[in-house]
Amino acid sequence: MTTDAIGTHGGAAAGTPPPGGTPLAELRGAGKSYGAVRALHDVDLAVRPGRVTCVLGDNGAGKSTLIKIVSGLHRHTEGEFLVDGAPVRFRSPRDALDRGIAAVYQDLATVPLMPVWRNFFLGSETTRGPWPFRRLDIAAMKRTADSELRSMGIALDDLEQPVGTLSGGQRQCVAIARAVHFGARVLVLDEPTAALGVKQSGVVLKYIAAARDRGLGVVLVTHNPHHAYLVGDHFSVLRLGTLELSADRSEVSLQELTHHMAGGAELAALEHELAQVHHAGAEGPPEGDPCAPVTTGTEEGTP
Ligand SMILES: Nc1ncnc2c1ncn2[C@@H]1O[C@H](COP(=O)(O)OP(=O)(O)OP(=O)(O)O)[C@@H](O)[C@H]1O
Repeated sequence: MTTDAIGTHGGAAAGTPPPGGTPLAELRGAGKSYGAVRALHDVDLAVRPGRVTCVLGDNGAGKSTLIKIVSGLHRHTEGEFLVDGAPVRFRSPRDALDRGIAAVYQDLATVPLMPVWRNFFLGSETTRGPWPFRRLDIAAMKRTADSELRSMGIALDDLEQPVGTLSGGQRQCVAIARAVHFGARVLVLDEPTAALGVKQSGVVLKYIAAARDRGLGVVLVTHNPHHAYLVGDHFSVLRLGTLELSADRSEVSLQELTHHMAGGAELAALEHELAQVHHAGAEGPPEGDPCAPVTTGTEEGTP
């Protein structure tokens, strides 16, 4: 399967205006400083149900800082963060989860040697029987994990297999299905395709689209404009902590998005400089050129 063949984008059709109403989660002029380092400044972002909001940017652009604010790991130091229209200041990811905001990080919080079904319920195990005879309801957990994974279109041969034996893509999918099952309304995905090949990336993008089609608001953080464009409804490009671009799908082409990601203006300047170097190379080094061959006084015959 190639990513081009996935056809995952089925949310807001190109040309349709963004849906109105109160966003599930929203940043308004938000920012974050770590001591003297201003990692994020004056950022607006709206997460809406049934839409994928992509956050793109180069290394150090502020993507992690943004999703850490949304998922309750860090507190913003400027602007506002609203959930269902009301300002919030989460103290921990637990607070965010309680409001339906779940984050799936690259280093998934799974136990590799535990079976898939056990990982699916990790920290939220189903029990049965009255105290003090309460025990894990293994059969119910297996049944639920199986039906939830299937309803997301994830077919695993054996739920008893250790999660560590799954591919990276499958593990991401299990984590997404898990967040959906436990009531996430907003799914925050940190570079879910970063370590994956084309085929596995396609599988993960398909489940992102499935979560979106279930009505979740998805925040997809990625370096990859091609992946973003396959599923994205809105694109926010960060550059040195500020929003360089915030555009709906109908307002930006893949080519433009790629150009912004690559640092369009900088690339143009570099191209210009390279052209000059090339031109100069043909004519010999210009005066004062640091790359010009070094001549010594001795060679010139001076004492
Ligand atoms: N805990 C921290 N303390 C101080 N500075 C930080 C901290 N976390 C991030 N920064 C700085 O904030 C800026 C934005 O970093 P951030 O990790 O949010 O970027 P990013 O877009 O996620 O980058 P990457 O793709 O490399 O992970 C960087 O200059 C980084 O050095």
